Amino acid sequence: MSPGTPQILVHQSKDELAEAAAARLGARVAEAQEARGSASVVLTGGRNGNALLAALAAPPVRDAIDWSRLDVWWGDERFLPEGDAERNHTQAREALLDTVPLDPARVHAMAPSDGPYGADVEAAAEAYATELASAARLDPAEGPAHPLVPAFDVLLLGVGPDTHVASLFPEHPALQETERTVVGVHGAPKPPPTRISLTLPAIRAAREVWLLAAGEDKASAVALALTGGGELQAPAAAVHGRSRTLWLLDRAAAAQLPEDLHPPLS
Ligand SMILES: O=C1O[C@H](COP(=O)(O)O)[C@@H](O)[C@H](O)[C@H]1O
Repeated sequence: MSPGTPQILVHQSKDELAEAAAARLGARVAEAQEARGSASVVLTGGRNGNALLAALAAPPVRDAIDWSRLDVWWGDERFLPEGDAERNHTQAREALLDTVPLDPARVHAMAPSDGPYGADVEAAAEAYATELASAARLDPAEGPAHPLVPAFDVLLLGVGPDTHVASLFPEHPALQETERTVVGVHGAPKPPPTRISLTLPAIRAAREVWLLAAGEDKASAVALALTGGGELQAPAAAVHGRSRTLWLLDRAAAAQLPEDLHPPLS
């Protein structure tokens, strides 16, 4: 199976999805730490991403991870003031980050709109690109990676009802970026309109990309992305990992998949 070929797992409910994804992520992080000394994970915002983080905060998964050797990055951020309840960073802190012994130097938040770059979202995006580049290490044994992006172990993505991933929305210019690794997003159709997002080339540098979707409002997006939706029309169809692309769904989100794509319940 080529790494870009999506693997699909369907769980009974959104809670089971969150718990299974958290257990899987804990195992993957532990394996990476064992193999390479440390691990890196890219977080997503949104309901399923936050449910996964809350599940990670509970034992036994929480205790299986060496939090001091984990780098945490974000796939996108809503460009709002520090501490705003709608910031993905604020929500991740509440769900998990403030409850585990992470090394603060390894928590790589995107800048808020009242941070060092003020309201200049382009400058904030560029600063994040610089931070990514300074953490990038090319390992020749690993095959093609991106020279300006760390080889993330797992990059998590929620899938919006319109098929957006990170802050890459259908038909939006940010989706067509081929050079930069991080961009400022203007005029997003989902509030807030100003955001920061990893681009497709940065997302595709991850070893594993996991897409999370639960609920019936995601069913048509999931079906479109997995049954030949074009990359511009369906951003979720455009992402893949270098070694694995995994779709983690609940039954409701998988409901419109054709039978041949619908695996037995996990
Ligand atoms: O705004 C965002 O939404 C998406 C999807 O969120 P969901 O609540 O519909 O699952 C999320 O992946 C993204 O990180 C976030 O900024």
